[in-house]
Order: sequence, then C-alpha cells, then structure tokens
Amino acid sequence: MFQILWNKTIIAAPVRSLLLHPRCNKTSDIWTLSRWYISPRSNGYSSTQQPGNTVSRICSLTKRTVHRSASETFKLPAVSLKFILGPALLTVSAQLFCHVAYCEADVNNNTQIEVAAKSPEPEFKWHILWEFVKPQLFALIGAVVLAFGAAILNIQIPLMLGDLVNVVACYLREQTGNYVHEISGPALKLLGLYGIQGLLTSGYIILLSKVGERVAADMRKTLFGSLLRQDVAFFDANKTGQLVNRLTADIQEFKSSFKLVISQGLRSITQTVGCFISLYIISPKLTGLTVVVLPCLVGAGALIGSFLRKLSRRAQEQVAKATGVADEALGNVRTVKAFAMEEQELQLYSCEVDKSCEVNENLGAGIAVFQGLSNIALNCIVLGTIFAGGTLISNSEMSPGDLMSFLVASQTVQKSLASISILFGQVVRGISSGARVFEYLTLEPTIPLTGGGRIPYHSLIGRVDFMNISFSYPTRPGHEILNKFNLTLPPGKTVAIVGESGGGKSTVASLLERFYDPNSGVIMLDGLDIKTLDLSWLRGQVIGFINQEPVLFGSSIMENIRFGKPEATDAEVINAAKQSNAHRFITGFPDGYNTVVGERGVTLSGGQKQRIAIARALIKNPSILVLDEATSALDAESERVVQEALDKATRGRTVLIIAHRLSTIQGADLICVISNGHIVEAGTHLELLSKGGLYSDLIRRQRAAGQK
Ligand SMILES: Nc1ncnc2c1ncn2[C@@H]1O[C@H](COP(=O)(O)OP(=O)(O)OP(=O)(O)O)[C@@H](O)[C@H]1O
Repeated sequence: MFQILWNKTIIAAPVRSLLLHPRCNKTSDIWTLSRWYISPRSNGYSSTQQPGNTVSRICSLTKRTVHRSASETFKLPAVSLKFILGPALLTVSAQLFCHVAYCEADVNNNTQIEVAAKSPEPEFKWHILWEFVKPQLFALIGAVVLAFGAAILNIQIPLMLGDLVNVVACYLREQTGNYVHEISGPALKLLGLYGIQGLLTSGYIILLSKVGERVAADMRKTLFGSLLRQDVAFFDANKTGQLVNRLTADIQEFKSSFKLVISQGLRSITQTVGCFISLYIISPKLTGLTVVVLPCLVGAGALIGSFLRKLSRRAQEQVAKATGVADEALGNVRTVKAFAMEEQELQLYSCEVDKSCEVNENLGAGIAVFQGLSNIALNCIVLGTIFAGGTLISNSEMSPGDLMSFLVASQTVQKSLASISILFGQVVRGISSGARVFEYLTLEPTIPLTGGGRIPYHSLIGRVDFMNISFSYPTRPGHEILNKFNLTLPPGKTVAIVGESGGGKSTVASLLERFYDPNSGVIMLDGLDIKTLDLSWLRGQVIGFINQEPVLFGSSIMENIRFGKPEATDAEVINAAKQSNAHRFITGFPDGYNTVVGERGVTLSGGQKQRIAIARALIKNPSILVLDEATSALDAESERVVQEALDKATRGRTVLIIAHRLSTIQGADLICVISNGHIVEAGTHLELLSKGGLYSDLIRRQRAAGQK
C-alpha cells in the first residue's frame, strides 16, 4: 500500500519531491523568508535602498519591515514546510521569528524605549478604540462573518480531498467503473468549495482593509488635531520626532495589528481547533505521535531561538549606531562641509558599518545552522509520518484518502499555529502602539484654544498690563525667570525691553502670546485678564508676532503671507507685501507671488524671509505687534530695509520690541531694562543714558564690542 501511495497517488508526488529533489528542500526559500523575520532591517531593503537620510525614514522602513514580516509569515508553510508535524517546528520557528521581529522593532525605536523608561507605559483604552470602530461597525461585522465562513470551509477542504483520493486509490486498485464519472462528483464539490472560500477570503480582506484604513485615517486626523491643540509647554517636553512617530509608525503598527488580529486570529483559532478535531477523528494514533514529538521540538527551537534573538538584538543595536552616525552627518551636512569633515565622517560611519557587518555575518551563520537543522527535522518528520501512515494503511487502519486528509489538515494546523504565534507578538505590539496613540488623543491642553470673550474691533484700544508676574518654565519649575514683573504697554506706543542675554526678554513676549501662563499675576488687555479672552482671537487677530528667525512653510510666497489671514484676497496679500517692503523683490522673481520658497524658506535670504514674515503679521492688521529681535540676524543692508518696513508697520499700533541691538530701539517711546526677572530701569533713550545706570552700561559694552 505504501508503495502504491509512493508511486501512484497524488500524495506521493509532493512527498517524493520534498524528499528526493534537492531544490525542493527550499533552503533558499527558507533563507529568503528568514531574512524577513530574523535578519535586520537592512536585509529586507538594503539591496535596493540606501539607508535613509533621516532617522524617521529609517524608522518607517523598519516598521514596514516588521509589518511585512508578520504578513509574509503566512506564506512560509505554503512554501516548504508542508507536512505532518510541521506545526510543531513551525510554531517554534514562528515564535522565534516573532520575537526577533519584535526585538527589531524595539531596537529601532530606541528613543521610544528611552522615553518608556522615564515615563510609565501609557494604558490601552478600549473605549477610545470603540469610538473609532463604531462608525465602521457594519463593515467590521461583515468582515468577521466572512472570515469565520472562510475558516469553516478551510476545515472541510482536507476531508473532501481525502474523499477525492479515496476515489483515485479505489480506481487504481480495482481499475473498474467510469473514473471520470466517479471523480467528477467530489472534484466539482471541492472546486465549488475552493470558489466560495476564495470569494469569502476576498470579501473579508476588502472589508477589513476598508475598516483598517478608515480607523487609521480617523486616528491620524484626531491625533494631529489633538497635538496641534497642545500648549507650547507640551512641545518643550516632547521631541517632534517622537510625536511624528506616533502619527505615522505607531498608527501604522496599530492598523496592521488590528487587521491581522481580526482576520488571521479568527481564522487561525477556528482552523486550529477544527482541523485538530479532524486529525483526531481521522487517526488518533497519528495525532498522538504528533503530540509526543511536539514538546521536544518546541524545547530545541526555543533554545536556539533565544540565542539567535540575543544575536539579532546586538546586530540591530549596531545598525542603529551606524544609522545614528549617518543621520547626524547628513542632518548637519552644512557644518560637516564647512569644517571639511567629510573624510572623518565617512571613516566614522565605515567603522560602525564594519562592526555591524561582522555581527550580522555571525547572525547569518546562526540562522543558517538553525534552518539547516529545521530542514533535517522537518524532512525526517515527513518521512516518519509517511512511514507511520503507510504502516497504518498496510494494517488497514487507515485509507489512502485518510492519509491525504491527515496531511492536508495538519498543514492547515501548522499554518494556523504559525499565525497564532506570530499574532501573539503582533497583539502586544499593536496594544502598545495603540496605547501610545491614545495617550495624546485624550490629552487636554492646559490653555484652551477657544472659548472666552472677544473685544469688538472698534472698541479695542490695545493697552497691555503685566501685573506682578512670576513665572518659571514648566520644564524647569524651580528656576524663576520673572519675579513680580510689572510693565505697561500704552496703546499706540512702542516699548522696548533690553537686558542681559537669558534675562527673560523673550519670555515676556511668550507670556503675552499665552504660549505659557504665569505662575502668579495677571496680564491684562484693555483691563481684561487675557485668560478670560478667546485665545484664537487673541493670537489670530490682535497680536502680530515677528521673531528673529522667521519660519516659512515650503509653499508659495502668496500662501505664506496668507497664513496670517486665510481669507485674505490676493490684493490684501500684495498690499501687506508692499507695507513690508517685500513687493519689489517678490515681483522680481520669475514666478512672482507663486514662487515656492523651499523647505522652511531656504531659497530666500534672511532679509527677504523677514519681510515676508512681517507681511504675514501685518495682513491681519494687528493692534499689538511683538518684535522679538526681528533684525538681529541680518546684515547691515538687510537690517536697513527690514527696519524701514518695521517703522512703517509699527505706526499706530501698540508695539513690544525685544531688542538685543540697542541701536534699533533708540526711538522707542519707552525702554525698559530687565534684570533678575523684573524691570529695574525705564525711560527714553536719553533719560536712561543720563541716568548712567544699567542701560548706559549696556550701551557702553555694546559699543566696545562693536569696535573690537
Ligand atoms: N522653553 C523653555 N524652557 C525652559 N527654559 C527656557 C525656555 N526658554 C527659555 N528658557 C530659559 O529662560 C531664561 C530666559 O530666556 P529668554 O529667552 O526669555 O531670555 P532672553 O532675555 O530673551 O535671552 P536672549 O537675549 O539671549 O534671547 C533662560 O535662562 C532660558 O534658558
């Protein structure tokens, strides 16, 4: 009987090929697959992609690799490990792969690990997930039903294959009857089952990807909105890269896990239980053998796996180090070039890459040994099963069809077990990514952007009073910057604040903008505490802010100026540009107002950027203008042009100038000298000079520095 199976039946073909054909050991396939699971990120991408220029790009590649690792896993059993007891070894492998992929994610998210070490891990909040899933509930239920249906059909397939083989075996044995007629019944049934199963599979994947994408898109929009609403203090405490990571990589990770858990999780559990029952019904003896061999393989696999995981972690750390060197050099390429450090940076990078190469080679050797042992074990298991199954057939305890059913059902179990073990790691990753996303979704800013009163435009006078302000930055609570600080900005007048570097001048401007709230004291606008006023109105319509290093967006000049007033017409934009002495140089560009300024305005000179920033502030016609060292970064000629623009801009408005270069504020109505957190001198330029105090001291020191 075994001979018949070996020579003639459809079981023999794949088994023989697996045992006899060297290429069918699929070492290369296993190796290729293992690259997705075990080897570092670079193995998956480096042949076609150079390391990214930035860490974020590298992070996203890494995440994609990990994500892909999980989804590719389901191809593994189909490629080579097709037969009996495969589940055992495959489960071990899958666990190993899963853990290693997890290490990969960990290592590549070093920054996140650091943060996690400092602050407690955020909690996953199911009710928030529910809010996102609720609008997609019908599609989700549809997907679950279809996935469940596909799983149930999958359990039927091995049994029907067995029926088919029994017909073939019977015909081969007896050579009587109409073969086509006898085979067509079960074959058509099986074909129908395949068709329905394919349809169900397509259906649930379509629905699930719709649900996953929509949930992820909603999460991204909500999270971005929530981040934008946060106070400036929040951004002082959190790195931009980490925040962007939550918007991109974490949501991506969560989406993948969400989809995978629902589709594969449901299918795999149903199939494992169903097919295990089928296995037991087909042959309790053969199933018993499976259960005996399983723990030995799990133990051996776990041992080698833990060693490989350690090696993989080391390899990843080394890759991360090399990436760090490249990122720093490319991110600061101007400085590197200015100091002619290209060669040194290359050497530094090469050194790290060589170390990484060595560790990865060791890892590769370890994987090779592991895969070699797996191949031997799997092939022996297949042989053993054919042998044991054949013995049962020869004792008439089993039919050839039963052996076929057993083989296919066990393949389904192995696929499902592999999926489940991968899923376990994916669930953990998904939950922690989700928790990181949800953490900021629910975070309420301490300074609300909207709500509160507004002063009608015609009755707004523009008087500002700082009354007894004490303040320390939230990130340095013990370090008081302002201490019982008092200052009045009379309406329509220009007040300048001068003082030592680090004395708190810019802090005064930040408090007026309500980037932070004072620890004590009040800031009044026209006699009203600004905490009671609508913050969007205050920032959007009342205060115009121009600082030392204006940041432009990488869009056109027109859009950059219109940023100050989104509803402004083209004529208003041009008018603002004229007021800020920018119109001439803008119209000198071939594309005029449609000139794209490059990332952060990199294609413009400092003076040009500053004048666009002035136009952006003026377009909203603010009653109060805050100039934070607006000309200190410019050369003499640019400063003259910008100063002219500022002189025009400040007319008729309440102006607060934070000045470093004392020459630019001599015409101010009031000059205040800040020291030790409060105003120690105030008066006009001449008054303060005649006093011979701190101001005249500052002037003297600045002149002396200028002469040097
Ligand atoms: N976001 C922040 N978080 C914590 N401390 C800050 C922050 N911004 C400024 N500081 C600290 O507050 C103090 C005052 O800073 P501020 O920028 O107001 O000084 P400044 O007088 O404008 O200085 P300069 O003339 O050099 O610009 C400094 O000691 C500075 O280190």
